[in-house]
Amino acid sequence: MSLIELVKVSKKVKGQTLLNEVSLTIEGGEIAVFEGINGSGKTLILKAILGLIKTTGQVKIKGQVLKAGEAFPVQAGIMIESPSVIEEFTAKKNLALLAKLLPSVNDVQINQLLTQFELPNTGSKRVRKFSLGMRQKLGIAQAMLGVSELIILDEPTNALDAESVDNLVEYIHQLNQQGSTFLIASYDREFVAQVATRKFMVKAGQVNEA
Ligand SMILES: Nc1ncnc2c1ncn2[C@@H]1O[C@H](COP(=O)(O)OP(=O)(O)OP(=O)(O)O)[C@@H](O)[C@H]1O
Repeated sequence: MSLIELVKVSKKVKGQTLLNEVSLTIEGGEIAVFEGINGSGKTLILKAILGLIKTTGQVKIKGQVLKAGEAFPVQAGIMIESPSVIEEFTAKKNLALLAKLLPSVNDVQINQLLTQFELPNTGSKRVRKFSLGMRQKLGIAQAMLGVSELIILDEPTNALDAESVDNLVEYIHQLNQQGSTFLIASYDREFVAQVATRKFMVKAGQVNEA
């Protein structure tokens, strides 16, 4: 059974078709990337898969039709649009707070993530004083905390320097080997070439496998 199945998923707003009968399947273990220009519908597809927007058609997770108001059926780590962080906390405190909501996350994993994303040297600095790239790394670390079955990253390389992108690529592969399936929206071709096991082209709300 596929981890994710979309059957003719459409989204219309005020007569405008934003997603147009999107049908696709994604198996567990894949690193599926949605590519496409700005405004093509990449973020909307991620939101539709998570049940964060109302759509027509069906979204199935492990064969179970996603219904409004019901809990998402698998543990998912999510970074969509700007990272949600508490500005007055440090990077470590933000991760520790989130860890309380997840099963079996310990200090070791938090420290490993801080090191992987070069955040330990932010020490006692509060997030409100972080640069754009530092915020982005914290958002990614939050999504990767707990090694969720599904990890969703929207434009993860935004604001990252080349070395940080390399670290991200390495960590995505590491977690994928530990069993995480990734859904990623990105227009960064170099990054996509390094991570994607499947590619989907998004164009004006339509999705085709590339
Ligand atoms: N709530 C909404 N109401 C009306 N239009 C919307 C809404 N959300 C998104 N859109 C429109 O849907 C289209 C697709 O948006 P989406 O955010 O999915 O693009 P994207 O491919 O992720 O773009 P980017 O690369 O810029 O992040 C855009 O034209 C956007 O303006």
